[in-house]
This record gives sequence, C-alpha cells and structure tokens, in this order.
Amino acid sequence: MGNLDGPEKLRRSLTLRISTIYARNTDSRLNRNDRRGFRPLPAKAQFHDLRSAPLRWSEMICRFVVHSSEMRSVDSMVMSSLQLKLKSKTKLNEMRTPSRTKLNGGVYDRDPVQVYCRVRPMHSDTDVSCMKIISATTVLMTPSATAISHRNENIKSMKYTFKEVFKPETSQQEVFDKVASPLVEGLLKGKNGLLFTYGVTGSGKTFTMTGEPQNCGILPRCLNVIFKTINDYQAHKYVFKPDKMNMFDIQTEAEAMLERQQELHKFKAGKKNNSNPDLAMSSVEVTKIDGINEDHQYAVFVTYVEIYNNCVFDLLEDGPPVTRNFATKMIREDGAHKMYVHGVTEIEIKSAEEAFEAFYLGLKRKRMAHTTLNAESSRSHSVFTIRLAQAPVDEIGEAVLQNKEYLTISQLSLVDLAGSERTNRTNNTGQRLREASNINKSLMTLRTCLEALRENQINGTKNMVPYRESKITHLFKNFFEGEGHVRMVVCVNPRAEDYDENLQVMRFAEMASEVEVARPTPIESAAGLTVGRRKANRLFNTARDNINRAEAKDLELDLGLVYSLGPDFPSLELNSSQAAHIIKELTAHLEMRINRRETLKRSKALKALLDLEKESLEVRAENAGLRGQLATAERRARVLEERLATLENSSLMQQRKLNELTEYSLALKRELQEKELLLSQNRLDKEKQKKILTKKYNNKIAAEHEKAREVLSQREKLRNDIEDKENRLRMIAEVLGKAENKAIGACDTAAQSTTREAAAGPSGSTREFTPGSTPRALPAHLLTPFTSGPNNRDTPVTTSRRGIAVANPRHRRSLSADGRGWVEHAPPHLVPMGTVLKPSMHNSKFVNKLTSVKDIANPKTSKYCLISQEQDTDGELETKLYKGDVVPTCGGGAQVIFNDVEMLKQMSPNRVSGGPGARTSSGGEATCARHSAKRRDTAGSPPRTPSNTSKKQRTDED
Ligand SMILES: Nc1ncnc2c1ncn2[C@@H]1O[C@H](COP(=O)(O)OP(=O)(O)OP(=O)(O)O)[C@@H](O)[C@H]1O
Repeated sequence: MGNLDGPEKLRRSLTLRISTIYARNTDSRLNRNDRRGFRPLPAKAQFHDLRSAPLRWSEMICRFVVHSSEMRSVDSMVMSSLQLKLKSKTKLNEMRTPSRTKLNGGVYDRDPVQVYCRVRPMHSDTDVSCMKIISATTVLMTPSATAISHRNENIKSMKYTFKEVFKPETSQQEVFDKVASPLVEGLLKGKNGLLFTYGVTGSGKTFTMTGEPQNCGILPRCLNVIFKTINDYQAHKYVFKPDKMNMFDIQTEAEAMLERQQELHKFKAGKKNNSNPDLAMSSVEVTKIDGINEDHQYAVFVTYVEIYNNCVFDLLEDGPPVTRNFATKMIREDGAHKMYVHGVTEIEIKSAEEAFEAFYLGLKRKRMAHTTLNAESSRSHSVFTIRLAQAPVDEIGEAVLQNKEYLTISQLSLVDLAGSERTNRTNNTGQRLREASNINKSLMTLRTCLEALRENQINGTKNMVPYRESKITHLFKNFFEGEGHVRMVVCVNPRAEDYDENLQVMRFAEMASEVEVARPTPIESAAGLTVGRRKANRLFNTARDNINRAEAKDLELDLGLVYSLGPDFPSLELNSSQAAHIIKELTAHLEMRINRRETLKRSKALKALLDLEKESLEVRAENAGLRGQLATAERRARVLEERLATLENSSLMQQRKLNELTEYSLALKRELQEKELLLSQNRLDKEKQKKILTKKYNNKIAAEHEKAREVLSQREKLRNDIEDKENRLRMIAEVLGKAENKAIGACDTAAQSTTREAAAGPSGSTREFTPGSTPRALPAHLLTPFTSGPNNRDTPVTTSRRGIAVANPRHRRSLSADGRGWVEHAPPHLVPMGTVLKPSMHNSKFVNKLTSVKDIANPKTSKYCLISQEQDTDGELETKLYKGDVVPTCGGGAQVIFNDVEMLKQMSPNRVSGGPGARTSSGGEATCARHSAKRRDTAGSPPRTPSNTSKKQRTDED
C-alpha cells in the first residue's frame, strides 16, 4: 500500500476492513486479527464494546455519503448501543402483550364503539324515501303509512345520531379515510381493530366493504395502505412463522431462507394464480401512514373465513378455486385467551397484489346467491383478518431480534355481515330460507351479546354474555373483552319499504354505540436499543456498496477519522559505530523470528481452519439429520392434525346430529304430552256431556212416563165413558126392539136378522159377532128409518120400515166414528156423497192441508180421517176413507195409527150394467149417487161386484 497515494490507499484499506467486519457482524466474538488497523480496544473490553465496533465503522463510512444532520441519530445510536446488552437483559422478562391500563382506582380507560351510517342511493327516482339526513351526524326517519311499526307501535318520526352520516354521494375513499384509515394506523402501531358492516339485505354492506372493480371498498384500500406503508420495513418471508396456535415463532435469516428455497421448489411445480384481472384495486392511489416504528420489521398475514349456517369455513384452504367441500373449522382459545379459528390457512403476504390474490380466491368461494331483494346477496358472514407481526431489529439494525417477547401481534378484522331478511319480503324457501333463518339468528345473538355487555358496563353487573351461541360473536369476543378499536358502519337503504327493518337496524346501532371497549395500550420501543439503527445500517450498506464503485474516487473524504487510529511509531536513533552490525544481526534475528512466527501462525491458522471446516461439516451433518427429523416430525404432526381435524369435524357433526335428534325427540314428547292432555280434556268433556245428557234423558223419560200415564188415564176415562154410553144405547135398543116386535109382527128374515144384529150388544145373550165385524152396537139414532133425517137422529122413531133402505141411517156402515175429536182431512172440492155411508163426524175439524202440528197434536183430537176421491177403472167415483187413532208421542207430538180403510163407490143410475145386482133407474143423478153406495162388511160376506159394492177393509193395527 506504500506506493499508493492517500485516497486510493484509504479506499482499499476501508474496503478490506468493511467487508471483514460486515462478514462477521452477526458474530459477537470478533477476533483481534479482524480488527487490524483499527484503534486497539482496551484490554478489558466488554462484550458490548466489541459489538459496537461495526457501528463505529458505519459511522465512519456514512460520513462519506450522508448529510451531517443524519449523523446525529447515528451518533446517539453509537452511544446508546453500548448500553444495549445490559438493559436488554433486564427487559427480557417483560410481557409484550398489551395489558389494560387502569385509571382512577381500577377503572379501565375505554372508548365507545364508533358507529357510522352510510345511506345508499335510491334504486330509482320514483322510490319514496323514509329517511332524511338533517346534519352531518343525524338522520330523521319517518314511517310510511303502511309501515308495521307505525301501525302497531304508532311510531312517529325519529332522529338517530351517529359518529358521522355518509350521504349517498359520499365516495369510497372518503368512507375509507374516515372509518378505516385510523384502524389501519392502529394496526401498524400494534393495536387491534374490528370493523363490521351491518344492515338489511341489499343496503350496501358488501359495496362498502369490498366495493366494485373500479370503485373498491374499504378492504382493498386497507391492504393497499398497509403495504405502501411497510414496504421498506418488511421482514424476509418466514422470519415470522405462525405456530398454528395463534402465535408466531421468530426464525433466523438462515432458517427463513431455507424455507423460501423450499417454497421456490414448490412453486416451480405449479403456481396458482387467483388474481382477478378485472379488478384493478391495486391501481388506486394511496397515501402512506406516517409514524410507524422504522426500527421494526413487519410481516403481514391474512386469513379469510366465512360463517355459513353457523359453521366456520376456511376460504383460503388449498383446493380448487371454486369448491364447497371444505371441512368446518373450530373456534378455539389460545394461550392468551384469545379466540381463533383452529387450523385456518394463514398466508404470509408480501405485497398488495398477493393480498388481492388471496382475497379474490376467498371471494370466489364465498357463498352468494340471487334473492328477491339483492341480485348478489351474501349468504354468510365473511371475516377477513389481517395480522401484523412486528419485532425490533437488533442493535446493528440488521436482523430481527431473536426474542419472542419483543414480538407484537396486532390484528384488524374486516367483517361483512350478511343482511337481515324478513322472509315475507324475500319469499325465500328451502335452502335460502334456512340460510336466512341462520343469518337472522346470529344477528340476534350479536344483538343480545352487545346488550348484555352494555348492561354489565352500565350497571357493573357480571352477567354472562352469550358469545358462544353464535360463531360470529364467539370470534368477536376478542374485541369486546380485550383491547382495541371497534367500528361499525350501518348501511341503510332509505326506501320506504325498508322502513321497518331499518328501524331495527337503527335501534341496534343506538345500543351498540353505548358499548365500550378497552383502549389499547401503546407499545413501547425495544428496551435500550438505539432509535434509528436500522436506517444507519441501511446507509452503511449503501456506502459499502458505493465505495467499490469508480465514482467513489471523487468522493470527498473526511480523513480525520481514518488517521485517528493512533500515533506513528517513534523514530529510533543509533549513535555508535558498532551499532550497525548489531542492528544487522538483530534485524536478521528479528526477521527470522518474524518468519518463523508467520509460519507458525499460518500453520496454526491452517489447523484452526481445518478444525473449523471439520466442525462445520459435523455441524452440517448434524443439522441435516435434525432437519430430517424435524421434517418427519412435522409431517407426522400434520397427519395427526389432519386426523384430529377430521375427528373433530365428525364429532361436531355427530354432536349436531345428536342435538337435532334430541330436539326432535323433545318436540315429539311435547307433542305427545299435548295430545294426551287434549285427549284427557276431551274425555272429561265427554263425560260431563254424557252426564248432562243422561240427566236430560232421564228427566225427559220421566216426563214422557208422566204424560203416558196421563194419556192412559184419559183413555181409560174415555173408554169408560164410551162403555157407559154404549150400555145406555143398548138398553134403548132393547126397548126399541121389543116395541118393534110387537108392532110389526112378522118381519122378513133379512130385516129381523139386521135388526137383531144391530140391537145385539156385547153383553147380549142372543147376539153373536162374526170375526171382523164391528164390535160396537149401533147407536140408537142409527136405527131410525131413513126418512127421519139427520136432525131426527136422537129422537126415537116408532115408524115401521121394510127392508134395508138405501139411505137408512140405521144401516150407516161406519161404526168407527163416534163424532168426537175427529180431524177430517179431505180435498177442498169433495164430490158430495150424500150417503149414510159417510161417517158422521160431529164437531170434527175439517182441514184441506195438514200445515200445523197442532191440528193433530192437541188434547181434543183423538181420531183422524183422510178422505180421497178418484175415478175407478169404470169411470165411477170411488171414495176412500183412511181412519186412524191419534196417539200422543213422548216428544209432545202425535202419531196416527191407521186401523180402518173404507171404500165407497158411487155408480151412475143411468149406467147399464150386466152384472148381478145392477140397477137401472130413471131417478136424478144426485139421488142415484146418494143411494148407490151400499155397505158391505168385508169380514162378514164375500165381496160383490165392484159396481155397487162398498168395501170396508179393516186393518187392525193393534
Ligand atoms: N353507496 C352505494 N352507492 C352505489 N351503489 C350502491 C351503494 N350501496 C349499495 N349499492 C348497490 O346496491 C346493490 C346491493 O348492495 P350490496 O350487495 O352491497 O348489499 P348488501 O347489504 O351486501 O346485501 P346482502 O346482505 O344481501 O349481501 C349492489 O348492486 C350495489 O352496487
């Protein structure tokens, strides 16, 4: 280097030393030989002093290229790096998980859930709105006349206040800036956040969360901003590695590199591309978020799950892009009592494009369907979770500190809830109906949980919050029970038809805004580490790269630092003349010693190198063996995990089936009990009715018996009367018979027999009745001669008579009529018979038609006679008399028992008849008609010719 001029010499020496130091800066034990040319360190230099050496170098190199103002932080870094180890030792055991800040004697610092309202544009201009935005924070809802709540609860216009109300024309960017941007900032600063959209179906929740291809929503914008902000501070892939139990491991650069190489091999086998070329969300202009910790390294992980019919499905699971056959996942609690989806695919993302790719893969798999109210309706709740792992870089600003306690995990969950639906509006059936009922049920649980939480917070109670009743609330538990910011965007469709549902949404929003969540604690920077070390390291690296370039010749060098390595060797003076010889010998000796030492050193170094090489080989072999074991163990663990997941799924399914069966059996039991109850009720009713009826029946029977008894006694009485009268008549007849015998002397046989017949009573000793004859004696008036007429019937007649006169009232054939209590039922225009054969029915009631029951059923009526007249086959008039007794019935009516039929035939006197007994007469028609009828006792004599015969047919019913 002696021939080189100043700057060149310096450049070379710097290059040599920087590369040496850089190559070893991860090793804490620097070799003295490596520090050749540096200012010697004190003999008792401590470990942390040695670590500071490269930083001094970085300081020095930086001076070539950076502005002096930037050096201030580097200076301070150099100073504070000395204290690193001591302080870091004391901080090792400090927990990094955010803990609740206690204020004023145990009261937690809390923020309320911030609720925003977004009103979507109307479908068409003709739609009627039920909502008016009256200020930046207030809406006024007015019910339409048809609204149910207006009719039932008589609700008038209501005002609802929000953190902010977004008008229909508000842009997606504005909504993102106001609602989501603070949450993203919180995420980058280590705070948890939850943002969910809530509203009726078709109100714009998905539009707000996801957006449209050219007008993206909150989620893509969040991803854009995150990657834009942490782009320069990302850790290498696989430095942070999820441990599958909701926590992360930190790997060394070497381990991470190995995994990257393995992944590269996998990718060569076949890379999947799920990005959607139509959706250019990444092209949106984004602004970075300021104020993130530049001494940290960051890694972003995403998961995307949907909760469909209260089951959790992983939307990023390996498999074909569009599939529905994924297994359900379980929600579990990690070591820090946080809920997480066990076995979910968590992808490490290195750019916004990669994030969109994952997001669109999930979006394709998300369950959407066409419904009456929304062409693309979400049938599930979707939860996109961004987890950010961050950890400080080491003291030289190069790699992540290998200490899990410095690791901070924050998460932002973006939830697009499915919309509440009223089935009578959607007209859903089958699967859609089941989905809707599950959606409504889970939203109801969310509401119940928030209500319980609010109740506990307001009243200081400790009532159980039913998070576990629904998967979505189970997942939300982290946010409401832990720390973080919770925001909700209430989406509303201002149509008048949606009023009732929007009213429920508004009430929910009002209630949710009263729930408070613990404010997150800001994370502290890594203990004792110099702020800005990462930047310094970066500058150092840049400088190191630059110094090798040709342009470095022209760099202005501050040589002051370089020559401050130490003073020159003092000059030696020789004054004696023999000294030259001595010096020569000494020089030779010294050279020999130096050569020897060099040789020894080289051989020693060679040996050390060989040892090192051997050791390194052994370590490598051991490492390979261990890696193999690790890979096997991992494989086995994966297989076991898969088996566990399968078993869990099947147990879940069995459990679900069991629950369903239990519910079904319970329902059946309930039904059975109800039916039994109904049966016993019926039985009781019947028994009661039976008792009532029996009682009624008995009463009626008793009444009937009573009536029958009365009727019988009446009958008995009547019979006695009749007998009495008959006896009297008989006596009269006997008296009359004796008188006649005396007056007439000899009487023809026929007349005698007739008179005897008529006069003979049942008690008469001389009279014999033939079967079928009338068992009653003729009344006295009937025995009068024909001429006596009806008016003289009661008067005893002493005039003699010969033969049987045609119109002789004594020969009146109808013995059935006693003239009392008769109802005569005959056609209105009865041809007058004018014959004695017509029964005498005194004081009878004459009716043409039987219209009233009372005509028959009254105590005065005891006989009934139906008279019909018609022409017979010879054209003669034929009169029939159907006679019967009227018998009262139990029900208060009456029945007629027919017991006698009489038939009268009237023949024209002009009619020429060749038959025996036929008569011709020149007498008038009326007379002829009157005399043509003849009585014949059917029982006593055989029937005559039909022309002049009157028949009596008796049907004795009794
Ligand atoms: N603010 C808005 N500006 C413009 N269009 C909107 C807005 N909000 C919603 N829309 C439109 O309304 C329709 C329904 O919206 P979206 O699918 O987001 O409803 P949703 O609340 O998610 O319904 P669901 O609960 O059924 O999934 C979409 O076509 C969407 O483009």
